[in-house]
Order: sequence, then structure tokens, then C-alpha cells
Amino acid sequence: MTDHEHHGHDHGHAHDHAHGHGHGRAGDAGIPEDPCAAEAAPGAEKSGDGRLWTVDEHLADILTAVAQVAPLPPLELQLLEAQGCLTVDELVSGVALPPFDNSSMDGYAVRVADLDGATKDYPSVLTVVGDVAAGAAALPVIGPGQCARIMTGAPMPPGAEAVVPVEWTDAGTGSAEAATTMAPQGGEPVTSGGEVRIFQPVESGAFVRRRGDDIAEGQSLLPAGTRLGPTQIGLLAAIGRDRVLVRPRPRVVVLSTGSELVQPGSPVGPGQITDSNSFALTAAARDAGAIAYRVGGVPDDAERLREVIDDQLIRADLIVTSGGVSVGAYDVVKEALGERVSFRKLRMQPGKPQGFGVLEGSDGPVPILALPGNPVSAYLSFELFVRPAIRAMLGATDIHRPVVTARLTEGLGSPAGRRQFARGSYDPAAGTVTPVGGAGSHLLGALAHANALIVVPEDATSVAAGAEVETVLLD
Ligand SMILES: Nc1nc2c(c(=O)[nH]1)N[C@H]1C(S)=C(S)[C@@H](COP(=O)(O)OP(=O)(O)OC[C@H]3O[C@@H](n4cnc5c(N)ncnc54)[C@H](O)[C@@H]3O)O[C@H]1N2
Ligand code: MOO
Repeated sequence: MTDHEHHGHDHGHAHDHAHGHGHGRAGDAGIPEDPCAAEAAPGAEKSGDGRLWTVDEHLADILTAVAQVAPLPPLELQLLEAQGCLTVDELVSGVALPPFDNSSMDGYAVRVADLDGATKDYPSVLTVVGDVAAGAAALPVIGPGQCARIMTGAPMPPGAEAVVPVEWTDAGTGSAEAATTMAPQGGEPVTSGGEVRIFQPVESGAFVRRRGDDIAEGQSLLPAGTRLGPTQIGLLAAIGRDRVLVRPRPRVVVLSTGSELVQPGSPVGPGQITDSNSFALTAAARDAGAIAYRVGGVPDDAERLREVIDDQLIRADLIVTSGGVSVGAYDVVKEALGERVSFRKLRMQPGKPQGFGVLEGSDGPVPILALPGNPVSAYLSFELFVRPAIRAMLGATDIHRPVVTARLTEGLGSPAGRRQFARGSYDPAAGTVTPVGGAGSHLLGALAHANALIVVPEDATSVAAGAEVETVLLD
């Protein structure tokens, strides 16, 4: 059957179909039996409702429409809520880090001249005038011949010029209890009545972390557009920020349609299948950086679907549906959204039927992408069209998956006139990619073992083993 023959039969006809999704197997057969391939034969290039669209045209249209709402307006979030988001402004530090000179070792804060010529046999003997722990506010003043016991991170007391690690000393402090904690690992605790013996000299500034040597006051920390990962979040916390202005994660509502769907964990009756798309697409949306809400299994009832979509609009920045976009009698997404969404056929395999439009939400426009129901088609369509839309909403500049050139290890057939995205296993060490599974768009088992998509251009009907192919990396 050609696209031309489909014309005018998109919905509302063929009520003699035994099953609402009876047509759904059409894309399942391998190439070249696939109807998608047949349609692309010379003379059958046009779909009934117009031409076939290229993948690039469809993507460009989506990104143009999404630009109305992308990137999302900035929002001030708690640090941990901002994880994975992009900053809006350059972030500048209002404080110095470290905020004060402090010790990098447990040991003694000393005056350098007091240790001139010190050796194991002729140690310098200094009077311990105080104990400085991390967090100490009141500090002893260190005069000639004096020192203070000091802990890692504690502020340098005035007069002291360097720190001597406890391992260079006899750890004597005049208090058995204190000496026990100060003894080098494995060493004997030493008591020395308020004196410490130090066995070697030290340079000025040794084992001292200077105020501002990490971050100076007024220093630029992160440029605008930085993705906040663990280390960036740690840095903001270190300078005392508890909130940060970012592009928020888009809220994506994922809906699957089909009266044949049952949810995982429920018994599967005759003719029914488990809803996998809503799970895969929700997980994919999260992977892309979205907050995703899964709404599984809306039955093939246009009125019901319209209600569900209208209800979901309130919490959605983007809506993604799967199923119901082809030419079957119960292609409910088409029926429910017909006037608000344009449905088209792409020069692509799998993923030929696609719907896309912009709905009016209470807070403004909400793009909707209606993906085909076949699981591989739905996932692939997500990768090619939904992921870039989510990334654009996040304010990312790298909205597409990386593409490399790889050497194909086995030959591949491909329908004429369609850009085929075959699932592959990419080996970065060898620079090769191996097809995984066949062309059928129901082959979920193989999909789960793929880490790449092998792109076969529209004008190729086969690619030989050993050829260099464009390969989209999925992880
Ligand atoms: N006569 C024609 N039939 C079909 C054509 C065509 O051009 N002419 N195109 C085929 C292609 S290509 C695709 S892709 C599918 C798209 O169909 P729909 O988007 O309308 O999807 P459904 O009919 O609802 O389902 C198709 C298939 O996928 C299964 N499915 C649906 N939802 C889920 C889900 N949430 N989880 C798991 N599996 C799902 C469904 O049971 C069907 O097997 O149309 C072809 N037909
Ligand atoms: O081939 Mo359909 O295009 O299975 O997505």
C-alpha cells in the first residue's frame, strides 16, 4: 500500500478493523517488506496529505516552535534542586577562600627563626602556649621561643609563620591526654610539660593555606551557562550560596495511548500488551535533563485523551505522546488533536508517522510531540526530536547527541528514499559499529543492547561491510 492510497483514510473510516491497532504490524517486518520501504518506491514519494518531510525539516520546525518557550525563564533554586541545570549569569565570589590563613597539617604553629639548625639530636625546644582547633575564634599570640599546637584547618595564630607537622616533633604538650591524640600513628604518646621538641627547621609559609589562595574575593567562579554538577554545587556552597539562578528543568508529561495497553505488573489478557513506551520515554526524558511525569495507557477514546491532555497542560512545559498517529481506524491522537497538531510522514525508518504542534496552556504555549507507537520508533523519535527540544528548553548549546564516523562490521540493507536509523553496538577502541537486531520497529530486545544508531542516508539501499558510516552515540 502506498501513502497515496492512505489518503483520505486517516481516521474515522475502516470500522471493520478487527482490532484498533491491527495496522500496527505493518512497520514490523524487515526491509524490504516494510511498507515504509514500499512507499518510497519511485512514483510513490508523496503522502496523500502532501509530501514526505525530511528528518532535518521536521527537526527544524520543532526547534523553531520550541524556541517560543526555550530556554525556559530563569528560576532561583535551592542548590541541590539546581543539580544538572545551567546557570544564567556569571557567578562571582563575594568572599575569599580560604577565608583566613590556616594550617594544612596537625602540628605546631611556629616562628621560623626558632627552628634554625634543629636536628634529631639537637632539637629546638619550644614552649607550647596554646591549643588551636579548627573553628577557634580566640588565638594565642606566638612570641619568640613559643609555639601553639594546631589542627588541620585551624586559623594561624598571630606571630606564627609556618606549621611543623606533628611527625617532625616529639608531640609533647604537657598533657598526657592531649599528647595521646597528637602522637604520630604507631608512636608512643609523649608528655613534656608544656614543651615540644622539634627535629628540623621549616620554611616560612610551610603547611599554611593562605587566605584567598583558592578563590579571591570578587573572582569569577563559573561562566554563564555552566552545568551544575557535584563540584560546581560544592563550590557554590563553599562560598556560602544556598540558592542559584538557573534555567529550570523542563516538565515533560509522557502519555501513552492505546486500549491494548496494560501497565507492568498487571495481568495481560488476550491481544493486550504491556505499556513499555511510557516507561522508556519517561526515563529518556529524565536522562535528557527533564522532570518527567508518566501518564500510562490512555485508552483509544479521543474525548478521554483530550481531557487528559487538557488536565496535564497545567504542569507541562512539553507533552510527548506515543501511539495513535498512523492511519488506523483508532488513531486516537490524530483524532483528538487533529486541528491543533500537524501530522506528517517523514523520510525516515523507523519513525515515519509523526505529529507535532503547540497547545495553549494556562501559562503560555506548550509544544506537543506525538510519536509513533511502535516501541523502537517511539524511542528513536525521542532521540531525534524530543531530546533536542528538551535540551533547548534547558538552555543547552549541545542539544544533539555526538556523531562519529565508524566502520561498519556487517552489511546493511535500507529502504530507498528513507534515512534509516539502524541500531548498533559501537566499539570506540576499534572505531567499529555492528548492527544489533533487525529493522523491525518492535524489536525491543535488540534495542536494549544498542549504544548507537547507524545512519544510512536516503539515497542508499545498502551499505557494505567495511564502509564508513555516520554513527550517533547514545550514551
Ligand atoms: N496501513 C499502514 N499501517 C501502518 C503504517 C502505514 O503507513 N500504513 N505505518 C506503520 C508505522 S511505520 C508505524 S511506526 C506505526 C505507527 O502507528 P501508531 O503511532 O498509530 O501506533 P499504534 O498503532 O498505536 O501502535 C503501533 C504498535 O506499537 C505498539 N505500541 C503502541 N503503544 C505502545 C506502548 N505504549 N508500549 C508498547 N507498545 C506500544 C502497538 O501495540 C502496536 O503494535 O503504524 C504502522 N502502521
Ligand atoms: O517504521 Mo514505523 O516508521 O515503525 O516507525
